[in-house]
Amino acid sequence: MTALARAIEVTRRYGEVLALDRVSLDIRAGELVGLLGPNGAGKSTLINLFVGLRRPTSGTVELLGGSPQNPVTRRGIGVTPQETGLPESLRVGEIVGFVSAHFPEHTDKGELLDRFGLSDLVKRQIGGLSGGQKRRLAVALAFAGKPRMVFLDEPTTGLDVEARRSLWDGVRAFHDEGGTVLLTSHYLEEIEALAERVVVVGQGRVLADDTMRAVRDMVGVRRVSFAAEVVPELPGVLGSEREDGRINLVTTDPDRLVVELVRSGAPFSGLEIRPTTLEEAFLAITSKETADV
Ligand SMILES: Nc1ncnc2c1ncn2[C@@H]1O[C@H](COP(=O)(O)OP(=O)(O)OP(=O)(O)O)[C@@H](O)[C@H]1O
Repeated sequence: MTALARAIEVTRRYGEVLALDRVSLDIRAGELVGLLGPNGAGKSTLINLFVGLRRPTSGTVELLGGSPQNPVTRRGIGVTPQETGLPESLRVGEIVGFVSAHFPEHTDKGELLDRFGLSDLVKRQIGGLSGGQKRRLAVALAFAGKPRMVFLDEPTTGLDVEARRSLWDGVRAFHDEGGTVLLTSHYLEEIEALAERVVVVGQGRVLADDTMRAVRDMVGVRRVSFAAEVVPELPGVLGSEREDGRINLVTTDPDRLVVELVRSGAPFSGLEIRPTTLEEAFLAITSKETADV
């Protein structure tokens, strides 16, 4: 399958901040990929590199087989950034016409508005739309130029459940017709509803790149934490680290791990078991730093 967007060993710095650290990623034709990660993980930076808004500090970014800096290449994509500002005095129908006119081919206006639940608002001025309606319009505009690929950065932030579902339907319809999508989200639920492949990013690195099912299984991991000098070999430990005199073990089976810990007879205190966030789970599992436990 052809890669429509490609990052090869891409690093991006903003002064002292290392936003992306040697990221390699291929988005192939027809894929719907979810980019999941906490605030500051580097998701928007990656999207901005793919769509040519920024350049990498090192490494290579390719878009539709060419350079994202080339405006002709960019005609083949649609983008909704995290924040958008649309002219308040234009009507919904007018802005769709205006954006569409920039592309050699465009999606039928009625069909586009219908897809994103905006048909009743065609004559409404943008200034008179609710926040959720504006967001849906901003996302719909990414599809106006019959793109081969769309990039959606946090498309449903601020939307209520119904508006979110309507937007998801629009994205799915595009994908069902063969369109390629890369979207970012903080919400596992959103990625789960749409994407088959999920790329988890944290601290500028790709922590996991797998099917939704595999990532979901990883989310079930727990952190077993206690204070101890030495820890015996224990079963089912996916990752471990030592922090302030405590040992943190990541496992899918905390009950068994605790039973084996007690059985081992090794002294310990302050036992805690808690769920991990997605980022914690992946950072722990992929951490090179296994500490001397
Ligand atoms: N223009 C900039 N100048 C300085 N630092 C920046 C700039 N843009 C991003 N950063 C930093 O780069 C890192 C990655 O930011 P980025 O916006 O890509 O993350 P994100 O995963 O999209 O986060 P969010 O979910 O909050 O949007 C953060 O530490 C951020 O503060």
